[in-house]
Amino acid sequence: MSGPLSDTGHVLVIANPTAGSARGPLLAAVRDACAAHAESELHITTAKGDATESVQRALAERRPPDLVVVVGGDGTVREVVEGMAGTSTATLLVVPGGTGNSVYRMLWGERPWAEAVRAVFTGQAARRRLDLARLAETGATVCLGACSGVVAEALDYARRTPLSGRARYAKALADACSAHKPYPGRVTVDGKVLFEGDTVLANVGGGRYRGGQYLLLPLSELTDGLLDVCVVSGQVEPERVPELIRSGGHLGEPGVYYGRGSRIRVERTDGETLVFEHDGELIADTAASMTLRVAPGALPVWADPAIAAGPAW
Ligand SMILES: Nc1ncnc2c1ncn2[C@@H]1O[C@H](COP(=O)(O)OP(=O)(O)OP(=O)(O)O)[C@@H](O)[C@H]1O
Repeated sequence: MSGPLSDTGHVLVIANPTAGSARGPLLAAVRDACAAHAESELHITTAKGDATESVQRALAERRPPDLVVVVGGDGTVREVVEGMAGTSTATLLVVPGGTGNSVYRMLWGERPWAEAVRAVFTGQAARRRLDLARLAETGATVCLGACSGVVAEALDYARRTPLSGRARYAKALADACSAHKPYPGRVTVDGKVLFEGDTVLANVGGGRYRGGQYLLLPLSELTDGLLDVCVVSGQVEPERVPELIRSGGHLGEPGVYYGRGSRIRVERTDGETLVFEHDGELIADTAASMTLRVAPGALPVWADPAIAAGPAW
């Protein structure tokens, strides 16, 4: 555990009011919870990309924040992380205000957000340097993880379902799995081929959970300086995928491959473009291959000490 955030600390709360569950009362409650301990400023985003610019601007000020609190889902967290990456003056606290909220679950499990805020201000939280990744083809910072195949395809189905919360992704993944045709692919870890053949998905991270509920990378350590990758091959019936990955039980299945390394390349081998997402956002201009490189310990974050093992700093 690390010491509490100083009483004289300065907090920037950045909230996306369009994220799945970031309604007005939540935003006000988070601001008030922070203001009870430190000088706090609330910035409500006005458009996609605003969170990155706002945090960069705040960090460049004469009195930058010590704590950046993001209220939103995984896409908003990624935008804030993009603005913070490479700085070490502020630490990030995530408050779940989105749909899947996988980054929050990765750092705090199922604890209510108010407990997380209290833990930071009372010295009960752990400050960790989280590993991130960079996507070589776009230069983007990846926080939660990236996935090809059926998980990326599910994002399109999610847009069309009226459900909210995790149920939205559960329905979207089930629909995507029923329609899925495995693609010819290859996954390379630090220059060595982990798998080549028909592929249902190749997930790289980062975060253990996707869609807030699928334990795709159960072995991932958040601060080990490496990326994990899991490939579900076409040997696994796509319709079985949601049930298998919900519990992490896919790891024992024939046709599932798991690796760990610094540089992971996910390819489609028939020349077609790869369907690919990271942090819950589909990439529009994908090539036939996407490469992730680890950025070890690139982001200072607050986390539950029991969840994010690793050296305090
Ligand atoms: N004010 C805004 N207006 C419109 N879009 C915004 C605004 N602020 C942020 N965004 C965009 O909203 C998108 C969705 O937000 P986010 O991913 O946080 O929520 P979600 O999809 O409900 O949650 P999750 O990713 O956890 O499932 C992000 O890509 C972000 O860039």
